[in-house]
Amino acid sequence: MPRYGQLVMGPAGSGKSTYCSNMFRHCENIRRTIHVVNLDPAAEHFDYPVLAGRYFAQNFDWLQEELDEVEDDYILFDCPGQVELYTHVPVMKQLVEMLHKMDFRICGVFIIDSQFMIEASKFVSGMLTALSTMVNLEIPHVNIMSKLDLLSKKAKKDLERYLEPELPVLLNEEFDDENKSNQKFKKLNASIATMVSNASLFDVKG
Ligand SMILES: Nc1nc2c(ncn2[C@@H]2O[C@H](COP(=O)(O)OP(=O)(O)OP(=O)(O)O)[C@@H](O)[C@H]2O)c(=O)[nH]1
Repeated sequence: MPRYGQLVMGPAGSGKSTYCSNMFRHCENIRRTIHVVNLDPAAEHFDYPVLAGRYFAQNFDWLQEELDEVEDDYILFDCPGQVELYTHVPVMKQLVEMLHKMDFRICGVFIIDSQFMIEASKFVSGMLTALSTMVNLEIPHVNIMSKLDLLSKKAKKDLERYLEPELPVLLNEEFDDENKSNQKFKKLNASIATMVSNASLFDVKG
């Protein structure tokens, strides 16, 4: 029988652990048992992503043994907050491969703090990080905005424009026409916006 899991990823402090504990409580309420595995290697001991990656990779055997003992068929993996682990270092990809071999069906859940999503340039940064994680891991992927309760009324309204964004328009608004150095970047921003808009039109098959 296959088991199911979510890799809960996202930048440090974005709300991964809060999401896991809320999901855990929600499942308790609906009488479903799930298991949360904390993969964050005590961040205070590692402020260097590759080191954390190695530490993590060296413990795959341990993780495999632990998972064999867990009877629940739904596992949330609370992942480290260093986004480099998803985009630059192969460790998360190796984890996905190991879980696939163990007959897990895995989905990526990428948590982004909504406070960083209401300015066009920060939106681009968050979106590209989420996108490169998705491209790197090659698993079904869902983006979730956290901390909506902290947004002002105005920010909540602004956020609506980012749910189905017209990126070229949003980026254009952010850059002041009078400022010459901003002008230099306008073209670059427009190209990135077009590339991302086109990428979202691709139909993934097979
Ligand atoms: N108001 C509010 N606070 C939140 C929400 N989600 C998370 N927080 C707070 O944000 C802080 C960071 O949340 P965590 O869940 O620890 O974030 P994390 O992504 O696991 O952090 P790292 O383990 O450091 O990568 C904590 O103080 C949480 O209480 C939310 O939806 N609303």
